Amino acid sequence: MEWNLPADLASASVIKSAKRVVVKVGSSLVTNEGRGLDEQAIASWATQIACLRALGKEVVLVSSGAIAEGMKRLGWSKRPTHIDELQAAAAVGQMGLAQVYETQFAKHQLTTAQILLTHADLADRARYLNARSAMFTLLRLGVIPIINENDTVVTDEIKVGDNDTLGALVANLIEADVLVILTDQAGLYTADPRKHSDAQLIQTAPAGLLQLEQMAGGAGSNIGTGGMLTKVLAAKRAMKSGAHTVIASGRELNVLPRLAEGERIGTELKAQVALLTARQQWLADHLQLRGRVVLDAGAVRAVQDAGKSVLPIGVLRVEGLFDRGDVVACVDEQGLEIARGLVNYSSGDAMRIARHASDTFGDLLGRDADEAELIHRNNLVRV
Ligand SMILES: Nc1ncnc2c1ncn2[C@@H]1O[C@H](COP(=O)(O)OP(=O)(O)O)[C@@H](O)[C@H]1O
Ligand SMILES: N[C@@H](CCC(=O)OP(=O)(O)O)C(=O)O
Repeated sequence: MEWNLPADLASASVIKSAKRVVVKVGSSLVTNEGRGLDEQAIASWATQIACLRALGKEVVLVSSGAIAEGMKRLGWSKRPTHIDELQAAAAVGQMGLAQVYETQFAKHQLTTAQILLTHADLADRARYLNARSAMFTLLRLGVIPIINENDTVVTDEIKVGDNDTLGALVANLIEADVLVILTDQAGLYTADPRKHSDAQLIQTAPAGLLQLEQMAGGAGSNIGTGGMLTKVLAAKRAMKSGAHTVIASGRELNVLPRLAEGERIGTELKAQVALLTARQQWLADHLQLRGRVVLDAGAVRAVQDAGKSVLPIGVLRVEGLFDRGDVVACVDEQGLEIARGLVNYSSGDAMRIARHASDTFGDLLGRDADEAELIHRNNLVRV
């Protein structure tokens, strides 16, 4: 693919001025392409992160590798397909990850904390706020939080699925300035360099540019999950809270301190200004929704163009089972999601009041109904 955007390389890397950084390292790096935990590499990242701390930056590490390391420890050469075996491998491998990180960071007098998150932890507002305050407390105490998905308790339907996405969710959660994704390539290329020897490295681009998604392919090895596409999408997600993303090689010597000194390494995907408030970001970061409401054309215009609330009168259909306070998608008649938000009514009540004006809600529901809106505009985010 052609790449014509000029690289603006005169300015310092976005990490130089960053106060809070999320660093994500991928499975193939951590586990030496599946051969077993690469203690030397992990030791080097611990030294580099200690360096960032010494420069006054707060660092959260998102580390993959539990499944790959678990497979190694269990003597499995092929990634299992059964979910219970993947869960078992993750449980075995996570022990190794925690052990090696703790040992390596201790050499720099840094205390580590293990946080295993699930999508449900981030989707529930109270648990989300708990995770956020626990993480802020750990950072205040000078601890390095090390995060992974809690693969042992998640199934296909409810998992985040890849740690690039998890890294972006964490960046949004703690309002990080930069998400650094360390991988086995020098950055994002115009095509998968494993398949196209003439692919060019992209040095800088605006995060969220559609063209980037077209360049990014899947994982090139059978160790990693997601490949470049999940990284590009993670940058798009992180930009919603104003975080920039850097994709660089974890094998590049002293990559983190050099970036922190301002050197431009790898691919920098720049966020513009923060696009969403913290609450809207939490809504936007829901990966699974409890239901959908289908809006008529007038309601679509009111929500999309004027940022208005969703009123039951504009709802054509209610799909799924949800309770008051759940997050649902608002779709147009073609099924395209235009917004999502927290509902004031359960799916049963919403079905009863759909297509009706608010002064009839009392009669329809057989009780006083306080809210005229199905979703108030303050609890709504356009997507
Ligand atoms: N446009 C691209 N630029 C760079 N790498 C790409 C691209 N498209 C696909 N890839 C593949 O993505 C892989 C990195 O993703 P992945 O294997 O999931 O790593 P990680 O374990 O670090 O998340 C690379 O090894 C490469 O083969
Ligand atoms: N949670 C999984 C990580 C899955 C994943 O995203 O891997 P990768 O693409 O290598 O970062 C594990 O620890 O094995």
